[in-house]
Amino acid sequence: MAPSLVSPQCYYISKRNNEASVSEEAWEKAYQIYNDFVQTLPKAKGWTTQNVIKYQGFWLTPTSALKGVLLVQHHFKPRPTDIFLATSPKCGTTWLKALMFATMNRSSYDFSSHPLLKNGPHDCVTFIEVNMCQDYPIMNLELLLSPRLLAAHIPYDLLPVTKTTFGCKLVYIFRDPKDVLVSTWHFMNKLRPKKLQPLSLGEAYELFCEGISHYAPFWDHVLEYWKASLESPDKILFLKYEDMKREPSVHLRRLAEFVGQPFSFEEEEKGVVQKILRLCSFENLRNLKVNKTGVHRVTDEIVVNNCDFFRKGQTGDWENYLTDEMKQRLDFITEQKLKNSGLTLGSSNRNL
Ligand SMILES: Nc1ncnc2c1ncn2[C@@H]1O[C@H](COP(=O)(O)OS(=O)(=O)O)[C@@H](OP(=O)(O)O)[C@H]1O
Repeated sequence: MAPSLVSPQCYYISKRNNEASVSEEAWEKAYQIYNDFVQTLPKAKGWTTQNVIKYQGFWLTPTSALKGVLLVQHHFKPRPTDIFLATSPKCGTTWLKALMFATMNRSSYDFSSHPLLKNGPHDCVTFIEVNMCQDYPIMNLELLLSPRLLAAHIPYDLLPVTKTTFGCKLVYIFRDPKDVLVSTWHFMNKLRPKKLQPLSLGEAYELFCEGISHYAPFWDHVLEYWKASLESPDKILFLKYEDMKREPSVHLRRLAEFVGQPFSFEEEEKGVVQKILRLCSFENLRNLKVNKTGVHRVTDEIVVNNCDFFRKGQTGDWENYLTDEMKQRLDFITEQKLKNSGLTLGSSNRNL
C-alpha cells in the first residue's frame, strides 16, 4: 500500500506552504515510511538513476517520479477547466507545450515579445508531478488562473480518479517507439550521473523492449490514453508526432478547437496559425538564446540544459541507429501490443 498518512507529501506540502506544522521528527518518520515503501517495490536497472522501481505497473525513478506521482494522487486538486498535456517522455512534449501555451495565450502576447522567446517551453508549462515534489516549485498550481494548462508524464490509470468526473481535457501525443528509443537514449545519457557508466545503445534497446524506461512500459502508457480517447473523444485528443510534422497547421487548428479556442476568420486572415507554428518550430526554438544556453530546473537535484530538449526534431532518425534486426524486433513488439486496438504506427494514412 502506498504511504499516505505521515508521508513525504505532507512534508513537502507543508514546507512549500511555509507551514511549520511538520516537525523534524515527523519528517524523518515520513521519510522512513517512504523509503520502506520503496523497498517493497520491484526494481530494475535505471536510465538516469541506479534503479527504477515499479509502481502500479509502471517504472518510475524513486528520487522524483514516484514521489511526484504519490503527491499528485494524494494532493493534486484538479479543476473541471484544466487542460492536461499528457505524454510519454520524448514523444513531443516540448513542442506540444510551446504550441498550446502560444495558442491558449494568443490574445495576451505579441509575437515580437512573446514569453517563449525568453523562456524555455518547460518553464512555461509545468509538469504537475515534478512541480509538486519540489521544495520551491516554479509555479504555484493553486494560484494559476483557469483554464490551467498543465503537463504530466503520469500514466492514465495513475492519474487521480477524479480525472473523468472532473471533466478535465487531455491532449496526448504518440510517437514511433523506434524514434522514442533513440531520443530517450541520447537524452538520458546526458542526464546520467558521471559515476554511472553511460548506457550503450544495445543496453538501452533491451531495457526499452522489456518495457523498462521512465513511465514505461511505453506501449501500456500509450494504450491507456488511446483507449480512453476512444471512449471520450470530446475529453481526450490523441495526436501523433508524425502527423503533426506532416501537417502542423491541420493539427494546430484541431488543438485550438479542442480547447474551445478555435481560430477566428480574422485570425486566419492575419496568419496567426502560421505565426504560432513559426514561433514553436524546432528551428526557431532551438536557435533562441534561452534554449541554447539556458537551463530547466526539473527538481532541486535535476537540472537540464535546454539545448538537450532540441536534438533533431525529425521522424525516422532511428534509421541512423538501429540495425534491421533491432527494427524488426521492436516493430514486432509494437505490432503485438497494438494489435486489435485500432492504433497504428506512423502518420495516420499509413500503416505499419
Ligand atoms: N519544436 C519542436 N518540433 C518538433 N520536435 C521537437 C520540437 N522540440 C523538441 N522536439 C523533439 O522532441 C523530442 C523530445 O521529446 P519531448 O519534448 O517529449 O522530451 S521530454 O519528454 O520533454 O524530455 C526530441 O526528439 P529527437 O530530436 O528525435 O531526440 C526533440 O528534438
